[in-house]
Amino acid sequence: MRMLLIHSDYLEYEVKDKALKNPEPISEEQKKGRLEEVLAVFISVEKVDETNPDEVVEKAVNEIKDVASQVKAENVFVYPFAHLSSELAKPDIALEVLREVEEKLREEGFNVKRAPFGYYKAFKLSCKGHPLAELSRTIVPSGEAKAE
Ligand SMILES: NCC(=O)N[C@H]1[C@@H](O)[C@H](n2cnc3c(N)ncnc32)O[C@@H]1CO
Repeated sequence: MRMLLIHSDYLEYEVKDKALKNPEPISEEQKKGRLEEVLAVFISVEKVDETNPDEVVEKAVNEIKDVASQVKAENVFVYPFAHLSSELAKPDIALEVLREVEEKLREEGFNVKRAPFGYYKAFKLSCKGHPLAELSRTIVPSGEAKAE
């Protein structure tokens, strides 16, 4: 899994078109979303994650918790983003992983939104620009060497 974490004044998105034949079903309300004072987490779920999705979810949540506490963010935006890796996991696995990351963060007490999966979306982001505002993390299941 590859994550790009951007501490932002706000992140807002608007669904445009389907990017998959069968994107995640969404309500009218989910076609637009916005959070203020947010840790935006752009996530590419990778093929290697398919060997142990539960472990990758746990590691991702721990990394996000760690960054959120450093930047003092209580709002987290989980954003499916297929552009951080050339070895993507299958969509059904990726969606399941992202749903679990969202759920576990909520269980940890964060105010969490997740952008819809399988769509092209317009988005606006206002990065805060402090030294910890732009971070990336690479997560792999244990026992898997990560090719750089
Ligand atoms: N910017 C727009 C976009 O990325 N759209 C992506 C994601 O929403 C989602 N998606 C598919 N596979 C994955 C994956 N392995 N990891 C994360 N998202 C995925 O499906 C869309 C087309 O790839």
